Amino acid sequence: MKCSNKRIFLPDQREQCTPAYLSFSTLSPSQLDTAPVIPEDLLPSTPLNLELLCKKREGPEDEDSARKLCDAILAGESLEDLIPKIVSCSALSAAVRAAARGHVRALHALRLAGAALDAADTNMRTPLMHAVLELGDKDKKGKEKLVVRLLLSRGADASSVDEEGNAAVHWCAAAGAARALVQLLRAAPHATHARNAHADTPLHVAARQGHYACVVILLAQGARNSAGELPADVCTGACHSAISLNMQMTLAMGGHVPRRKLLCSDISNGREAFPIPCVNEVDDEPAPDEFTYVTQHVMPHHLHIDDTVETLQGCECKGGDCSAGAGGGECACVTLSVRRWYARGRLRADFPYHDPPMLFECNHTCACNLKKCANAVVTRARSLGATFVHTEVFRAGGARGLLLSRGADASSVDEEGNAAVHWCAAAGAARALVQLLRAAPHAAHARNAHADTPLHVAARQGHYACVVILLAQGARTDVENSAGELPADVCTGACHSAISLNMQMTLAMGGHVPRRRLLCSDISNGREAFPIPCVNEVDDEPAPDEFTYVTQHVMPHHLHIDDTVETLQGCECKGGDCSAGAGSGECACVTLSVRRWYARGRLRADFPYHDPPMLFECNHTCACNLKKCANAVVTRARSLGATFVHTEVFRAGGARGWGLRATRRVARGSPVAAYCGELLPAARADTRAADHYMFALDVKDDLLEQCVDKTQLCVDAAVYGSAARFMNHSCRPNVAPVRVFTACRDLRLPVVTLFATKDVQPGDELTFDYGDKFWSVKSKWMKCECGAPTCRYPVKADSEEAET
Ligand SMILES: C[S@@+](CC[C@H](N)C(=O)[O-])C[C@H]1O[C@@H](n2cnc3c(N)ncnc32)[C@H](O)[C@@H]1O
Repeated sequence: MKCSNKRIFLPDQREQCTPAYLSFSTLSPSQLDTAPVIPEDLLPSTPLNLELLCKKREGPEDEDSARKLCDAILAGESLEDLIPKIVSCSALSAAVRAAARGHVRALHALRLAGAALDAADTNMRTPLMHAVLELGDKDKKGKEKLVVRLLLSRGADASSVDEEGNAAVHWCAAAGAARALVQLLRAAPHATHARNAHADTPLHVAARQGHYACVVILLAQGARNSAGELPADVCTGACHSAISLNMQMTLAMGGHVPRRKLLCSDISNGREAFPIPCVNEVDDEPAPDEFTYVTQHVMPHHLHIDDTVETLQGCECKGGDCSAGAGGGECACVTLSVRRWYARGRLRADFPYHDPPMLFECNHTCACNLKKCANAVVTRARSLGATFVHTEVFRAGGARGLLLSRGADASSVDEEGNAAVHWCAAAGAARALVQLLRAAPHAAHARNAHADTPLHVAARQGHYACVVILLAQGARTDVENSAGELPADVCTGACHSAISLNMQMTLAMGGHVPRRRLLCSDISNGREAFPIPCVNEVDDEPAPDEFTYVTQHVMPHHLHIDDTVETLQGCECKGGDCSAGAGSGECACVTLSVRRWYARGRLRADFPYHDPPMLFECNHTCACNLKKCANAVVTRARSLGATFVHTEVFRAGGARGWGLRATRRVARGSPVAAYCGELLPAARADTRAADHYMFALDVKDDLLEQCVDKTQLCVDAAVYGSAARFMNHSCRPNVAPVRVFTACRDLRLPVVTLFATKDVQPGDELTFDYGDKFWSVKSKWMKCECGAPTCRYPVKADSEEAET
């Protein structure tokens, strides 16, 4: 990708200085979503409210009016000329017409004008269906394809059905429009299983029409093949072979579908500190819902439980931590447990798990300090609920191999580099192979001393069942061994057909492999309190490893940063929590921030994210109690690292590369992450070859004047960086960067803190707006792929004409 030397910009401190560089929109994201503004370049005269005009339609509709309207918008006709065409045409028929004709820009204009792109015509067909209907064999028509993409990115409902119960995927399958089918299935994966009035699935339709590419795409997406007349019954030739092989693969895997389905994000219903997701990678069983989750016993009938102070027998280790062992004069509770069984918050190595003693922990009647007491391990853990570690409920399926269930390492290798899966593949032990791969999915890609994968081995030995199991597990067909042989080169017959078909399927999907692969369990390398997994559900790209994860800036060269006590100007709220607002006699730090912007550890609802003020938090020189200070939100969050919520790095696909998404809910106003990297003088940053991760900390001239050193600074997260470096741009973002000053008040060096601007749900990508300044330069080389309905740069600046 070609890039300029323009940087990502922070928002402007407009109250105190004249805007120059900064171009973060002064429109709030919600304004961007609702205002039906027609782009200037689409209309020659003053902005026109097409929505209102479309509503004014009166009298019978002229057959050609929709087409005329589209053509007129495209031709840039004047407002006076457009009005008569608009009033004689409904927005729906114009949208349908534009969709069928592949008029991308007309559709875009209608969408911005407020036309409902999901409205159906008299046959209950939506513009999306019309666009798909126009797609011919082999998906040749470029404009219609663009229309499908535009409609999907603007939120068109891919699962709407017409009067015959056909969804857009049925029409794609009928037309053999393979690429559009991939797009539709990405937008609505469940449409794979949609059934029309004849109970036909898209797989039936594609198979009947003999559209092989569509068949393999639907199979790869998990299309079912066991309803009434089977898809295999309605076809012959290549389609039939593909469907039959898929049936055999499903059988060989014992019905095991390795796709991970998240059935429920927290089976504890919010009762545990660590939510417990429920996933099923095995079958179609829904989440268990026949019980009520509790974190303490419920008593259906009265029971006399003795919880008197006398029975509790609290110890007398006044203010202590009860770390002394059992014996005279030592903690009474530890003595009750016979000896001290805990060390560093865990059971000691010699604890007799086979015949465990009863443990008596210190309790609320003890004289010790329960926060630090060494004999209150479960007592403290109980404050989290009933589950003290991160867990998930999963579908275990049938009985497991004894060894595997006892934790045997399925990925260990012998002296020739063969793992247990290689030996299974060699012996043709299909069932054991399934168990091994469940325990260690990555073993499917293991390579021995000859660079043979288990697929090479199984194929060479002609073990067909093992071959299909390995293929179903995502074993790669394009990996050469040290003799330069692909798995397909070392076999013949059924194994060869299975491997070749799989290669074709991968090609037909454009390399798109929808299986979730965990590439790394913590990309932060243990540096964050919440580990950050890296997953790829899109392609074969390995985890990014070209950078070193840091949670604070690194300085390649010495920089003069002013962190003197004088500049830090601590407040004088002795022992207090600084919760008073700004004003005389109130917390000096809050006053510096103009007003109190935090409430309950988050930014207040009225915080101006589109034009954020600088926030001055209390710091280590303040007189307040930093543990409870209401003005030390980021300061405290920073003790976790640079990422303050649960996230994962994922493959966003397309030009967006990697992205960062939340794996737990994040409330609006919460600090999400700090942008860390190499701290550079701006002049030096400009000389760096790549600018993908460059964040300009630009300070306005009048503020710069107040700094001891007047060098503007930049953060480059390319070589050293925190998770925020993975945040992509969106024109409809859910986080926004704010300058926060914590332990340093050099105005050039805020903590660039990304706050949630709306409630973020698990799975939502975390994105911020890079700003018009960034895109005004970048859009010459790339278009924005954020997919927001109000995307400001959906096409490259210099290719816009070509698109129409
Ligand atoms: C700070 S990085 C974001 C992380 C990056 N995607 C990665 O793979 O590491 C910024 C770069 O990501 C890409 N990018 C981010 N948002 C994008 C968008 N909405 N459309 C296209 N490319 C985007 C651009 O190449 C941009 O220069």
